[in-house]
Amino acid sequence: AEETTSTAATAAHAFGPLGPLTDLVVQRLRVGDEVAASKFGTDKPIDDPAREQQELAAVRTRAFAHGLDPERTAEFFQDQITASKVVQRGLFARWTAHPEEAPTTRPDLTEIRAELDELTTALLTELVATNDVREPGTACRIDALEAQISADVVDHLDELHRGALRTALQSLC
Ligand SMILES: C=C(O[C@@H]1C=C(C(=O)O)C=C[C@H]1O)C(=O)O
Repeated sequence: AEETTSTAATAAHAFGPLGPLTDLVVQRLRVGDEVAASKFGTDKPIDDPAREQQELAAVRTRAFAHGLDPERTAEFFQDQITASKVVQRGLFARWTAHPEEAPTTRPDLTEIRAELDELTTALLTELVATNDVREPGTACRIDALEAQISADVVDHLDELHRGALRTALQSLC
C-alpha cells in the first residue's frame, strides 16, 4: 500500500513555472520520511551537522560551476535540510505518541543519502532552468505560491509536510 501511495504522489505535478522545481522539493521532503524511518529507535540523531556542512560545501562549489550564485544556492539547500528535519522531528513525535504507526522496517541511511545526492543534482539543474523566474520580486512570489499551494493539494500533503514545504520554499525568490 505504501508503495502505491508514493508512486501516485510522484505522478502529481505542481503548477506553474516553479512547479517542476517544487515537485523535486516535495520528493526530497518524502525522502525525509525515509530518513526518519532509518533513524527512529536508533542512536542516530536527527541533526548531523558534519553531513550538512559537507553537503553545503559541495553545493557551493557546484553552484559556481553551474553559473548559480553560491550563497543563494547554499541558502536554498539549507532550507531543504531544515525542512527535512521538520519532517523528521514531526514523525518522531508522531511515532513516539502512536507506536503502532511507527515503521516496522528500517531503511539503510547510506542508500537514502545516495538518493538525496541524486536529488541535489536534479535540484541544481532545475535551479539553473528557473534562474530567471526566481529573480527576486512579486512575480516570483506569486509563482512560488502557485507551486506551493498546488503541491499541497496534488501531493495530498498533511499538515506536517505542508509546513515543511513552506520552510523549504521560503527563500526561493
Ligand atoms: C537527511 C539527514 O538528516 C539531516 C538532514 C540532512 C539533509 O536533509 O540533507 C542532512 C543531515 C541531517 O542533519 C541525514 O542524516 O542524512
